[in-house]
Amino acid sequence: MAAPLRGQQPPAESGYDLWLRYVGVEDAALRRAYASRITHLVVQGASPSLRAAAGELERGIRGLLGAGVPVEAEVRGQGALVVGTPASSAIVRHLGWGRELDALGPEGFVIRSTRVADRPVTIIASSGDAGALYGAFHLLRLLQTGRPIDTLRVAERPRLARRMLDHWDNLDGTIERGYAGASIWRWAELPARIDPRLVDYARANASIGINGVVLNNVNADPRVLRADYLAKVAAIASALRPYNVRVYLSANFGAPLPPSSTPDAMKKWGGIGSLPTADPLDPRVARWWREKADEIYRLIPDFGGFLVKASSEGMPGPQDYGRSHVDGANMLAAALAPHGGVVMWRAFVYPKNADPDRVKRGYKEFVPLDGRFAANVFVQPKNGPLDFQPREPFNPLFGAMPDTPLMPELQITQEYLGRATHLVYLAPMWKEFLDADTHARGAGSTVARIVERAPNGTSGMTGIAGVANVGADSDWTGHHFAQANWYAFGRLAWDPSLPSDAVAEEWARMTWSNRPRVVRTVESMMLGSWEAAVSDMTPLGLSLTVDGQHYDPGLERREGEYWHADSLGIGYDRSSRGSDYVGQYHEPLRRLWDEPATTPPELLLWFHRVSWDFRLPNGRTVWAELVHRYDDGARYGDDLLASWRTLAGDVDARRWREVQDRLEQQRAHALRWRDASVAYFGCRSGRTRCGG
Ligand SMILES: CO[C@H]1[C@H](O)[C@@H](O)[C@H](O)O[C@@H]1C(=O)O
Repeated sequence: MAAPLRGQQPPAESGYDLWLRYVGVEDAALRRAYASRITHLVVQGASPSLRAAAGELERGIRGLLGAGVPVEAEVRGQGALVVGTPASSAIVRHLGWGRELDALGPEGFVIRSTRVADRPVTIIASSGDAGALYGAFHLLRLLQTGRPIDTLRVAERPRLARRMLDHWDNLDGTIERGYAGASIWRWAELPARIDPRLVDYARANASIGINGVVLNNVNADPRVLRADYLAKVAAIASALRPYNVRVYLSANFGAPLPPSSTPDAMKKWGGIGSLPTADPLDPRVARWWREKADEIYRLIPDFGGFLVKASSEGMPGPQDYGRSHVDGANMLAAALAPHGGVVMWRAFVYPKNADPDRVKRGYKEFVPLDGRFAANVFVQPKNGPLDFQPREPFNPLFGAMPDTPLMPELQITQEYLGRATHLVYLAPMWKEFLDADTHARGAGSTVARIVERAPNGTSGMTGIAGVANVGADSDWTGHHFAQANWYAFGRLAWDPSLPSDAVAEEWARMTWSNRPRVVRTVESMMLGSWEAAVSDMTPLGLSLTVDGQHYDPGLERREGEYWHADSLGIGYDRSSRGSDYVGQYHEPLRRLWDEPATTPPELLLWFHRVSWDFRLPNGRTVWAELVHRYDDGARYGDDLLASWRTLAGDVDARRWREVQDRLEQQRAHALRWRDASVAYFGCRSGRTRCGG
């Protein structure tokens, strides 16, 4: 939102502190209650993660309670806050919770009010240092959100093992689909100088449980794998490591090839090697990758692995050599396996020859490969079959590859959702996806359940990824409310069953205020915002209504390709009478979504081409409903502004004004979307005059 910070102390009102603001607890009684429960800190153990936990608790408590608490080696009197693992702490060891902690795993933790030597204490314990760190952030969240801490009995463990943020950052500091300034990595200064900001980035991730980041764009510049860049990557890894965040890289499949002349050509045809081929079945190629992996792990022993966009949108891949995705992924997997690394192989492929209907192609390419990938390969489908549209049905690959670990890819950056201009809270969209019932093994086979359970023989292979919305702007995400999407992604990656309103409430309290009026208002602004955006841009299951920049309306651009609108009707026939995309779903979805009458109105035009007079369950015709939704969506802009105005005195002036500015832009932009869309469809349908 503002100019990038260059190492100076960020102003308190810049939004730099994200949800880790730690402002003083306003309610005096509550503050006293907290202060009596936390009189001193006892962190036993000196690992980097435990030190990070101690540092964060000190900082947080100082801010929240208005005064620091001493750090002691032992429990002294009442109110100790003890942090540790059975290995690091005699106190924790003597509690005898070992078996329970083991069951929660090294990232899980308990927080408990108990007694030690007859003194009331609060214990944060885990079987691993990372879990202790997560426990510290959890306790801080309880304080930040005004929860009682007198009788705590918390036990948490992440439902998914790899909780990933994927950056689409380029080596020149630009970010593909990034709307919050330049890349925070500052490649040019590395490895000599590591921006202190990276520690704050790591803290933010640790506070929500994110434990892996892909540093670079999937449209990968192969040079990131060169020795000079690997030294930079190692420097970043060292800054993130204490916070239990591992680094991963996007690998260009053509990396073993010789360099080519221009940066753009470099991505598509160039490499950093000297081999005449990148054919995955050529032993020289396999050896090249093995040696590359060995080199990486010498520098970064906990390197996570490779994310790969191959044979997709012009990127090189195994299909260039007549090989399959399995051949490509397994070759890389073999190079990483000795070191414990994984491959995340994207399923975002849509070769024209696979099918005339683009949304069918990923499934057709990947389903036949189920069960043939190596045990350390994830296949990574986007949440929907098309491309991060405001709303899509869940990608039918979920539920169709039972023998392959699937790691969904969500998009946190708002490529198709108003960039950093629009307030759109994405948790409800992700929940719709995670809670969607695929019926793969009968009712209740939700996407979340499929993703949470690693297939036989691939133990521990679970995860989820979100394309980051982080940049070097002082508020990180270009819109104060876009921080909520980073936050919500992390929380849902930790526990996909969390409700979106609970996550919004937490975030509102931590980021803005615990005053009930603020919490209520902020939460309600967030909760309706995604449906409003869908109504305003892609109502009733439309898709790709955008211009080439994916921001303004561009209806004429894709007409005919993703939906059809003429005097007879509107939509894309993907029923069994049309492209039969619906056949990629399990029963009963296949049957229900095959008929307009039993398709949810939200997806009607995705699956069907219907007449303008087709009646929806609410009695309106499609034409009337479209106009209604466009109008509703656009009006949300007014509601947001009206709500925000009521908070003028409750929120610091700078953040209030910056949000206000954005909301005004959003409102104007939403009206433009409505007017352009209604005029366009009015003309196509013959309902209104064209060009008027
Ligand atoms: C990284 O490239 C992106 C591209 O910018 C974007 O418009 C689209 O969403 O998908 C591609 C992908 O996901 O690979």
